[in-house]
Amino acid sequence: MVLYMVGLGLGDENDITVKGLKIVQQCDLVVLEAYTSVLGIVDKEKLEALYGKPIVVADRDTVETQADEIILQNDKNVAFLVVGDPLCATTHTDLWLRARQKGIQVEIVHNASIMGAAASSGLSLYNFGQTVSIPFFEDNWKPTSFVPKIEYNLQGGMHTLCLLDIKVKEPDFKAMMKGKTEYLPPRFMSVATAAQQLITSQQLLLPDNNNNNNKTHYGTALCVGLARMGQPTQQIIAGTLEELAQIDMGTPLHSLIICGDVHDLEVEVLKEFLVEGSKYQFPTNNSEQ
Ligand SMILES: C[S@@+](CC[C@H](N)C(=O)[O-])C[C@H]1O[C@@H](n2cnc3c(N)ncnc32)[C@H](O)[C@@H]1O
Repeated sequence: MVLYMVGLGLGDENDITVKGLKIVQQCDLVVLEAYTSVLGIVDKEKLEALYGKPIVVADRDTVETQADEIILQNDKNVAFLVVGDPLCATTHTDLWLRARQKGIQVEIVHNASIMGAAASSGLSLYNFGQTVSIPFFEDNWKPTSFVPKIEYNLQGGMHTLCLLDIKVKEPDFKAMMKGKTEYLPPRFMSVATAAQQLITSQQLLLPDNNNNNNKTHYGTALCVGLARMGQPTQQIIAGTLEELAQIDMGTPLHSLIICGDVHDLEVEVLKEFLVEGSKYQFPTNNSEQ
């Protein structure tokens, strides 16, 4: 039997590939992973109508602790649906490994990912460095481990794609103290929050950010906010971190790019997305690609 990891793409239910749809329709069990992304404008019912069969929605707990009973079944063909691409910017390699260890054949059906959609900004995918994740800051917890990675990318002239935190099924500790099991409403980090957290991180970690070596300090870099990529309401806005921290880019999901060295062609496209009245000045003498 086979575990099919099927990418759903970034748009709506129609973004599944023909190959993916045919596989889903012949599978015995269809599981939708619902914690690393949200599918743009589609809901479970629409998917069920399209596939003609019921879907089991799996949260992080199901995938991480109950996969053996629910997903990794030796006697069934299972379609594990992932928004975007099943192996891009997600932790599903672990599921792939566990299936292989149980002797289950795994097949991947790729689809569009935020990692490719980032190119809609005009920035060449060839010029990106390590991708980072930015977690929500809490009152007493402000992790900044993404900062050295951004700085490393910048030193090499590379752009950084920042994926922004998603919190679903977050335990409500106040309710827990009263003996109740309740969850907080889902939270999706916006470009504005990410930009603000990056500014805060710089203040926390880079006290010398007034020196002249701007190349290694992302505070002066051009940044690009991406919202709902692949969907009809997709938005791309470029500006400084301070400018993006003031802009509401609407409903989730959002990502942020910190630009490294920008080449002539990239500049021409980025200018199209620059927020009106931006203080950002493009370099006048761009190097060759
Ligand atoms: C763990 S990654 C999952 C990526 C997904 N498997 C893919 O291949 O695109 C989730 C993060 O990607 C980003 N993201 C996913 N879809 C997006 C979209 N349509 N527009 C903007 N950002 C998106 C968000 O930052 C989100 O928190």
